[in-house]
Amino acid sequence: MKAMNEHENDNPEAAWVAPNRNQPLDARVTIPGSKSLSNRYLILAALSSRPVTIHGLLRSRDTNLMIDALRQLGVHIDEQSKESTTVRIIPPDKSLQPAAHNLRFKGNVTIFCGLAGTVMRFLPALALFADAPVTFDGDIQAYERPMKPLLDGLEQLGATIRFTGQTGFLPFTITPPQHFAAHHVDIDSSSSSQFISGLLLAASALPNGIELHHSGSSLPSLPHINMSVSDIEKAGGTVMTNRQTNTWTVEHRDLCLPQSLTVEPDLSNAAPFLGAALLAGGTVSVPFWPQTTTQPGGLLPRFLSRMGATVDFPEESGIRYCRVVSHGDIHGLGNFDLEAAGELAPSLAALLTFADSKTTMLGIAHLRGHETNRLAAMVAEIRRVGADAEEMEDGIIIRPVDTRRLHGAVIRSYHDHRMATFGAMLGLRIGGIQVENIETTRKTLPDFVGMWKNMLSCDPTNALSA
Ligand SMILES: O=C(O)C1=C[C@@H](OP(=O)(O)O)[C@@H](O)[C@H](O)C1
Ligand SMILES: C=C(OP(=O)(O)O)C(=O)O
Repeated sequence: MKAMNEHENDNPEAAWVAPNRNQPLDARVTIPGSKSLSNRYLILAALSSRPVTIHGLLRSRDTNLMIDALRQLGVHIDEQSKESTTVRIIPPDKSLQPAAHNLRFKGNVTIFCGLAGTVMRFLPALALFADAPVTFDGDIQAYERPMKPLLDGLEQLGATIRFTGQTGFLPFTITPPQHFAAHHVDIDSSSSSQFISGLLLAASALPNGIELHHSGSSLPSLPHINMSVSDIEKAGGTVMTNRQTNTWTVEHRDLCLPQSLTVEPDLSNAAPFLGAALLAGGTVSVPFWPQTTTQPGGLLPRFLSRMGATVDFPEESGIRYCRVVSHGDIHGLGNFDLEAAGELAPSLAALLTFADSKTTMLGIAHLRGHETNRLAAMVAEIRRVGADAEEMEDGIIIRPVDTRRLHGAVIRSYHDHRMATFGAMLGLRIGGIQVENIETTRKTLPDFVGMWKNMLSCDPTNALSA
């Protein structure tokens, strides 16, 4: 069994010294492609009936794991190099398979998911169309991430699941169904939207499609489910959403993504950089900011302006920027419902640690099942620097403290890319911050340290003219 954290290094001596900043920024930061869009396009390309070229693909641990996994399942992927952001996906030719079986992927393989939610929750449904059982494994820390609702859904479709560790968690083996049992599936997706996305993304290939019902009391990250729906439709699929009954109906279709498509920048990964303008003061701009987006990071400009920043979207040479300007004042957000965009929580928490009033972040209980228990992690690390936070059932409270109480510390990153960037953000305002295992940022950013350094170098050629 392969279970390891290949980028992890817990040696505190190797902690990264986070740069402190006492003069305003004036920087332009190009953000690599969206993790969520990249991994959805890869899945949908693998299910398409002709080759697809993806431009601007994120190349980071999570997307490389997806590429490796698809190759194991028999998908051909052409790339110039391991870093290349343009890749061509040649799906298996399903016309060579017996139509009745709808088999297209190679089984008898072990897929390694790392700590990537989009890999461990999107790929299992492809095992329905494999010619033999498929085993899923991941980092030891991934063994704690919820999986059961997705696997319940696959069982309802006729698959058999055998757990080799703890029931309901990685690692497990999926044996594809002899025939597809039903098209009504009922799951509780309140611990992650990715269970619904994972089933929807594969559902067009099911002979009868799917009628997927969510029976839980809450549903996090709705924009990510809408992103899945929109991307399936981009590939020619048909999804009917009924929010009243929490039901998604997907019809059987041969999917076909456009032959060429480009991934938007990762707007959630823009948060530490745009947030830096509020921490250090000054201006930070991110190019290629989309006019409309399905990414929950599209909410970020609104959140930053509620905190007191000035945000606009200037265009230069046909490129649209998100520009954030701040004098360094940060306002608290009071009762702040973040259910739709929980992945922004660590970056927003880093900013709100310095706010002038209290924030109660709500609707984020499911963050306990993210890369780490993020509620506990955020509270522990905010307290570690002398600030004040408290964990609640459904979120966290961050209260203002006298800034003279804040002090340096080694921030723990818990193998969580967003806790590592959270630490870097604290370091801009508090002297003496170090971040343990900064390399964990490679989960979704290939070179966070280099990007952070460049932003702080404030090279005027970097700056967007006002
Ligand atoms: O579908 C996706 O691409 C994602 C969905 C969300 O998961 P949860 O619903 O588990 O929060 C989000 O936090 C994650 O970063 C990416
Ligand atoms: C929750 C996250 O990731 P994952 O896709 O692994 O769930 C995240 O990136 O904040």
